[in-house]
Amino acid sequence: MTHILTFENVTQSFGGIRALNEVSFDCRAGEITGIIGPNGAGKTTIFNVITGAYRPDSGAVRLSGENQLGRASWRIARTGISRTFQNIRLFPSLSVREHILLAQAPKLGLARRFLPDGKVQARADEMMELFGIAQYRDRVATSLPYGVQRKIEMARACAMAPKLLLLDEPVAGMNHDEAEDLRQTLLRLRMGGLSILIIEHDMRFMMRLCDKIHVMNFGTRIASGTPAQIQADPAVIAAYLGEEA
Ligand SMILES: Nc1ncnc2c1ncn2[C@@H]1O[C@H](COP(=O)(O)OP(=O)(O)OP(=O)(O)O)[C@@H](O)[C@H]1O
Repeated sequence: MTHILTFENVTQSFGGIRALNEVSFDCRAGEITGIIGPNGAGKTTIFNVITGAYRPDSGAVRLSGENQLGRASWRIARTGISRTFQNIRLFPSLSVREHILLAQAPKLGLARRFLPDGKVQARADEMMELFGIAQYRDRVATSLPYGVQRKIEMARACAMAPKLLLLDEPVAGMNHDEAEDLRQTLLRLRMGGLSILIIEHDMRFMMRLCDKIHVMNFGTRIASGTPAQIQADPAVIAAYLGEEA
C-alpha cells in the first residue's frame, strides 16, 4: 500500500525545548491514522510541521513522495492537505453555508473555467449533509452549539477536497452520541478514499476508528501499531500511567 504522508526524522526545537526529537512515521493512503500521547507530547507540533506553520530544525515531510519542507503553508494546502484546529476558528458573522462555500474559494479561479458554480454549491450541500449540519445552513456559525461548530470546521476542511485531512482533537466538547455520529462520518469518508490523520485524547473513540496509531511521549514516538497492539504495549501503558517504560 502506498504512503500518502511520510514524516522522516523530524526534529523541532523551541529554545531549549525539543518538541519533536527525530520523529518518523507514515500514513497509508486511504487509511485513518491516529496520533495519541499525553499533554505536551508533541502531537500538535506534528500538525504544525506538516502544514508549514513551523519549520523544523531537520528532517523531511513528504506528501505522496514529494518533500514539502520549506514550502509556504498555502502551497502545502494546495497540494491537498487541510486541517482543523484544537481551538475553534470560525468567522463571527458568516453563516454555516458561507463558511463552506468560502473554503472552496482558492479553487474558484480554476472553477470558473471548468467547474460550474453549481458544483461548488453542490459540494457545500454534500458536506453539510455528510456532517449532519444542513438544518443550520443559514444560521450564523458562531451562534451554534460547540459540537456543531466542530462539525462546521470539519465540513469546511473537507470541502477543499483534500487528499489528507488533519483533525486536531475533533471530539473535544462532544457528547457520546455526537462522537459516535462523527466516528461514522469519518468511516464513510475513509470508504470514499480519503486519508485521515487524527489527534485525539478519547481512547475509546480512537481504538474503534483508527487503522493504525502512533504514540508520542516527550517529543518521541514510543510505539506504532494497530489499536490492539497499542493497547497491549508496555511502553504505552507506562507513558499513560506516568511511569518509566
Ligand atoms: N510555538 C511554540 N513555542 C514554544 N514552545 C512550543 C511551541 N509549540 C509547542 N511548544 C512546546 O512543545 C511541546 C509540545 O507541544 P504540543 O502542543 O505539540 O503538544 P501536544 O501533544 O499537542 O499537547 P496537548 O495534548 O496538550 O495539546 C510543549 O512543551 C509545548 O509547550
